Amino acid sequence: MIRDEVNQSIIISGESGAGKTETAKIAMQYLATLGGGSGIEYEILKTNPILEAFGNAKTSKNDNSSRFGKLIEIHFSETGKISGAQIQTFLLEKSRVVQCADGERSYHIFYQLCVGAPPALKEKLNLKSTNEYKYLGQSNCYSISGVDDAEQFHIVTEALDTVHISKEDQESVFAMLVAVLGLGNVSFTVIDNENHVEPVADEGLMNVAKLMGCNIGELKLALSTRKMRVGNDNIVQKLTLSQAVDTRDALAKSIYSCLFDWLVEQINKSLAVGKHCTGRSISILDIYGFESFDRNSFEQFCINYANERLQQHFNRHLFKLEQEEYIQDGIDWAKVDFEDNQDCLNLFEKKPLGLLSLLDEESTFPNGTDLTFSNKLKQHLNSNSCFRGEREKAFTVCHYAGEVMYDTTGFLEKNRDLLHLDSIQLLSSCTCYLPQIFASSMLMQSEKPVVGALHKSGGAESQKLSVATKFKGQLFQLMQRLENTTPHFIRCIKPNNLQSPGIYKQGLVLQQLRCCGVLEVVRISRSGFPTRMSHQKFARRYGFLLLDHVASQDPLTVSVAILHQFNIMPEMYQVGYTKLFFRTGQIGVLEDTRNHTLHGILRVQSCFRGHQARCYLKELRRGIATLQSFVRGEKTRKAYTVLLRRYRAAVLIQKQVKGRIETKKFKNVYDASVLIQSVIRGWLVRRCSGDIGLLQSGGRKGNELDEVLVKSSFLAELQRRVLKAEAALREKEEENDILHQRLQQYDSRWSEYELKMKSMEEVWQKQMRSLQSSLSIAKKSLAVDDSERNSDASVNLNDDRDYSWDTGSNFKGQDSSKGARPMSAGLSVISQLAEEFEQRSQVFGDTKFLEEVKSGQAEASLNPDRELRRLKEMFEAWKKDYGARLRETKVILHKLGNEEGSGDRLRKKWWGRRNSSRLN
Ligand SMILES: Nc1ncnc2c1ncn2[C@@H]1O[C@H](COP(=O)(O)OP(=O)(O)OP(=O)(O)O)[C@@H](O)[C@H]1O
Repeated sequence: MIRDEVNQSIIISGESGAGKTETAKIAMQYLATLGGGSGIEYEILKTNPILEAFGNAKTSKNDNSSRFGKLIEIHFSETGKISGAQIQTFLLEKSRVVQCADGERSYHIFYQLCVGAPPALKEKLNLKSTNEYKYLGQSNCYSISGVDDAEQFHIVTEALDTVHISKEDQESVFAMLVAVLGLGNVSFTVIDNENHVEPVADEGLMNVAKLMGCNIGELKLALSTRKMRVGNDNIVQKLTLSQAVDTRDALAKSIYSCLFDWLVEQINKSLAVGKHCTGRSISILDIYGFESFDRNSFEQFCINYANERLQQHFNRHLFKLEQEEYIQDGIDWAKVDFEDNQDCLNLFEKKPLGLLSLLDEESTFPNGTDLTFSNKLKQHLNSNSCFRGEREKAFTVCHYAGEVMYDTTGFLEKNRDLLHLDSIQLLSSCTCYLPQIFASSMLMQSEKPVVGALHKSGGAESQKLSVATKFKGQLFQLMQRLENTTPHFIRCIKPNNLQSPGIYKQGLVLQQLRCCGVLEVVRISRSGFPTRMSHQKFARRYGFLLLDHVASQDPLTVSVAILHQFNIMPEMYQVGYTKLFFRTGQIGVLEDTRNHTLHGILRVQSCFRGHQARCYLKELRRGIATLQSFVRGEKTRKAYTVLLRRYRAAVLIQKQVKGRIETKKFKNVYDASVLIQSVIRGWLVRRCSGDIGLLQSGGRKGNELDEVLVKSSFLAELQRRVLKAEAALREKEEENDILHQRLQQYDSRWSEYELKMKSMEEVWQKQMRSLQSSLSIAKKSLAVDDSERNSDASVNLNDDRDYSWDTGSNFKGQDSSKGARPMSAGLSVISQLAEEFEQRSQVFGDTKFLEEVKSGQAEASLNPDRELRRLKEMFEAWKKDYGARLRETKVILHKLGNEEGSGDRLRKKWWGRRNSSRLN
């Protein structure tokens, strides 16, 4: 399908019991395995138990015989995956619901429900055992050896769940099944002498009405009367027993048939998912196989007609079209003869004198009977080589698979398949939804345009297509669908008629092989060219396998080059005008090589892509890891910050709490201690005072000798302590006196020291003043001398040596004493300086007292360090000032010295000696 881009079909055929259904299931499983994956394949496979339960029954030829045809169309996506499915069913054998031959069974589901339904469901539906239902009991066969109906029921309910049929719907389905069985148990009583009947209103009938949700009166009327329209009047006709039984059975059959169709519809809804995505599908056709029983009825007539149609399809594709193609393409071939069933098919389908046309025609006649029908057949078809009239109501048809004799009894009734309008109205009046759905679908069918003959009866019957016409139409549709696909035929061959393994009946097998044309197929496969492919397609498909380059790109040249390269023998293929034709198996070699090569290419591609993908993955992983580390780092940091804050907060809180606890504890202990102390002290004081009071009271308590003794010792102790305290007090007082004395001493010394300082300061002040006055006198005298010297400069330079350095002004102008006066003034200044120096040396050198205070030997209310600092500062200031004055005096004396010669040198020596020894 994927390769050729053409939808495919698998047509499975063979006799009843040959294995068609099993083969179809195997094919479905195979496709599900190939194209599964979405889960829908599981649902598709689960449709098999449902359809088998409702559409299969035990026949004399097959314990699990399909009583309907089935075409399952599996839809695939572009990639070859199953995307959905659709099931079409053909002609369910509904007569089996009300009637089955000895040793056969009705549909499996009835038995499965009766045996396998859970007790609650049984009770709810008022379900009885199989042998209590007339429809099931008539063939006297209730079970199949090796089959567990209860287990099968379980499988079916599971499958119903899988295809999404709800539990409520399932219960409604089971209710309809019980209603069908219940209808079979409805009996009638004759109510008048014209043999008119009415249903017995027993428990069974009431249960049917309850299960269908209809009024019991209406049910009784629908089963025993028929409304008819005669002219303009509506009349109600009472039914005879046989008519009532037919009406009852028709209702039961219709309900079952509609139920089957409804189930298929529900399954299709469930499988429809995604099927319209693509147009690709593979259809599997499993239609009832060719049947030939001892007594063959209308069902076998339809089934064998369907098989004739399929055989024609088979012949057409494998022989007709094949050989036509050989001719068209102009190849050499040997013609193969085959058994064409076209004549038999014509016997069925020809108009107006074919089996189906005559059947429909006879069915439309109100007076037509099975006998008139068979006579008509014999009258019109006796000349047909495929037809042979038999005695009474029978006739024989020469099918491709063999001759089959049909008994026309019931043909017309079954072909008409009429359901009285009253019954449809009854169904539509039901409260349960399933009967309502059935009624509307029946009405819809009868409203469809009628093709072919119609049966009209009394005007009140529903008009609908005959069963044969409908079936024929369905088969045509089916063939059309199959024509658009590439067919694949599976021929099932039955090894024996005993349904037993290990028995191989050669004659039976050979007959089947002959009948279904397998021998001709083998012959044509050997002599013909079953595989063919257009030149273009062949070149496109296998061209890439060519090792050498072909100059021409023409498809035929490429195709021939391929054939040569692979050494395909000339007798194994034929080159047609448009196609290449191959004998069996030849294309397989090419296909294998192609698959091998493609596989290798895919492997290389997968390795390369794998490598690429791995590289990409690694890169992605690295990126992800980096991103993750960033994100995690960020998160961790944030978390850490929060934790740290919390931790700090916790520590703070702990600190506070612990602090408070400890403070509280301490306070408690402290308070307790104070309390204890106060209590003890109070107690001691009280006791002490009590003792003293006791002692004072004297003889009042003298009789307690011990107590007195204790108290007297206590008193003695107290006295001793008092004495001790007094001695200590005396000691302290003496000490105090000494300290007082020392303090006085220090005070006196301090006042002495202060006096000294004061006097020293006064002296110093005085000296300063005298020094300043003498200094100003000296300056003045010097100024007078200078002016005199300046005025006499032109006369006598020696006069310049005159100094006014003394304090007295009486020296001015006395020439005789000019040299002696400055000298005496200078000597007086020097002596003053020397005196000042002596005094100051005493003052600044006497720091003994302060040192004593500092070392603690003496006490005084002063800071020795501060006093010493102050003394030093004073010394420094004096030293500076004294130095300046000395330098000044020195300069003056130097001037004087220059005038006086050697006498001055003596003074200078003295000066220098005095300065160098003292000022340091
Ligand atoms: N491949 C198989 N392997 C083993 N047993 C098989 C196989 N095919 C069929 N059978 C047996 O044959 C029986 C009948 O097979 P199946 O129901 O498929 O026949 P059929 O051709 O569909 O018959 P009908 O036309 O009546 O439906 C099965 O129940 C099974 O026991």
